[in-house]
Amino acid sequence: GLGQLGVGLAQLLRRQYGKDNVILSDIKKPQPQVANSPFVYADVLDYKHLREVIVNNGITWLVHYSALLSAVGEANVALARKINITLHNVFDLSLENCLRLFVPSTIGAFGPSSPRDPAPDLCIQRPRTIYGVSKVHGELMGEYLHHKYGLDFRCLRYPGVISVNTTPGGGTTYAVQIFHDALSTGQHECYLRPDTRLPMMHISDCHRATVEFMQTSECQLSLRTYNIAAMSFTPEEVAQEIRKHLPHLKVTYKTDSVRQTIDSWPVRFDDTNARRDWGWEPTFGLEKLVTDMLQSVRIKRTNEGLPVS
Ligand SMILES: NC(=O)C1=CN([C@@H]2O[C@H](COP(=O)(O)OP(=O)(O)OC[C@H]3O[C@@H](n4cnc5c(N)ncnc54)[C@H](O)[C@@H]3O)[C@@H](O)[C@H]2O)C=CC1
Ligand SMILES: CC(=O)[C@H](N)C(=O)O
Repeated sequence: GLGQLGVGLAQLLRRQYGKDNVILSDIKKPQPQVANSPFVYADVLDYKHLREVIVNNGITWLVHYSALLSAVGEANVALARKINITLHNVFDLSLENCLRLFVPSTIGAFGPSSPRDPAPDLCIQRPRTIYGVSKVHGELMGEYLHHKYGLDFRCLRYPGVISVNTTPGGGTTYAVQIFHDALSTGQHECYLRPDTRLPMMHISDCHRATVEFMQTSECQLSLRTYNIAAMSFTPEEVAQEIRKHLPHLKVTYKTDSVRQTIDSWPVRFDDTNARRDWGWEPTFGLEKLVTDMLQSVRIKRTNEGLPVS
């Protein structure tokens, strides 16, 4: 829970359900701002200890965020396979303890043979990264256990998520780093080609979608795995939008062959089913995202004593 997405989701859930009713867990030490709220050490590979945490704390909902993301996973396939597929622990414990279970998937769960513009919820999925393969495995296992044993499994396929916190794990993180570079050196070296179009989402839309989806009554769900969309852009387009605020921004392109394999990810998501079944609607488009990110990154860098131009 201490990665890019977990802390913010816990904050949103705590506002609705009370601070003590949401427990964050991870294998690393919590940041100071998290340290005053419930936190437990939990390694998802340790079945017995996970069971102890669930039983001792009367857990009812499990949000399973731990994973190795695309680029980090590709750099360490054995570890990605271990962490991302040991999701079985979480499935078994959810069934054993009648938990409801949310596990995110990703645009990376699609591959070169999938329809890309747009990618529907149900289509061919033959991803070519260990990250994508493990996420498809999670989607299918969760749906299987739902149909066979009634597990309340829920899964959203997130686009690349944009927030002030940069995480090194993903193929889409250029779209976070570019804001920091624009506000510091004014120069960004992008590891993707300028025309690589990908679905993206502001973190607040991602958190809100997750909570709204978790709160939807089961009878409204026609699927267990839904695409959610907000916007799609290329590195060149986001740079152009940033230049409306910071005209001096220079972007150079040095393609990284591993990350550029995300060429096979969808260009756009079709999220018609999420909109119809549980009322999903994004609030951030590219223009609003860029304005918000420049403001938030400026505040963060200033507070941390980092250079801001
Ligand atoms: N950030 C994004 O753009 C997207 C994220 N997602 C999914 O959302 C979820 C959360 O993503 P992020 O927060 O961005 O990931 P992240 O890489 O920032 O955080 C993952 C967390 O998992 C923890 N972890 C690693 N091994 C562990 C273990 N053995 N036991 C317990 N915790 C362990 C790490 O310490 C880290 O804090 C992931 O499942 C990811 O696939 C899906 C699509 C987009
Ligand atoms: C889209 C994702 O799942 C993530 N941001 C990544 O690039 O790996």
